[in-house]
Amino acid sequence: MEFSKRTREVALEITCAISESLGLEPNYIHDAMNMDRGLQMLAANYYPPCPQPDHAIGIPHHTDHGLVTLLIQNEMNGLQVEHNGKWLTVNGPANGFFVNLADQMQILTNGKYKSVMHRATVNNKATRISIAIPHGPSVDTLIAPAPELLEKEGQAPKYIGMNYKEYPASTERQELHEIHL
Ligand SMILES: O=C(O)CCC(=O)C(=O)O
Ligand SMILES: [Fe+2]
Repeated sequence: MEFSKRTREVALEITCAISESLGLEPNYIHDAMNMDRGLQMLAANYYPPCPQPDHAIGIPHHTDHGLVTLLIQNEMNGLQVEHNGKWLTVNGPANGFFVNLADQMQILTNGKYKSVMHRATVNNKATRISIAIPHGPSVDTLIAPAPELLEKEGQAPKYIGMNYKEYPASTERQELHEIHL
C-alpha cells in the first residue's frame, strides 16, 4: 500500500515536470487525465536463466499503455530500448527507477514525447526479476492530443481521440491511431 502510494507520487511528479516542459500548468496532465482516479498497475516479471539466450526473448518488443511506467529490477540487466533502429541495453540504475513513457503520453503530447519501444532479453547467468509499475489515466478519460498544446504550437492533431478503456483492445496492431492526412 505504502509502495503503491509512493510510486504513484513519483509518477505524478514526472507528469508535472512534463506538463511544465510543454509550457502548460504543472497540474495539466494530472487534471486532463483524471489521475486522481488514475489506473496504477504492478507487473512482476521473472526471467530464469536461459541456456540459449540468443534464441529466446523475455518479453517481445512492445510499448506500454498509459502515461508513465516506473521500472525496477534486481542486479541483472535485460531491458532494451529501441533507438534509431538499434536495440540498446539499459543499465538499470541501482536502487532507482527506470522511467518509460507510454502510449497515452505520446497521444496527449501529439507525439512530442514518444512512447518507447522496448523488450526484455534473457541471460544464461542468473535469474532476472523486474517490476513494472504503469500509471495511466482513469479508464473513462478521453485521450486525445491536448487542445491547449495544439493551439500553442499551431499544430493539427496527429492521433484520433479515444476513451482509455477502449484502447487496449484497439491496439493489437501495436500502432497508435495516427491520423493519415
Ligand atoms: O523486464 C523488463 O525490463 C521490461 C518489462 C516490461 O516491459 C513490462 O512489464 O511491460
Ligand atoms: Fe513494457
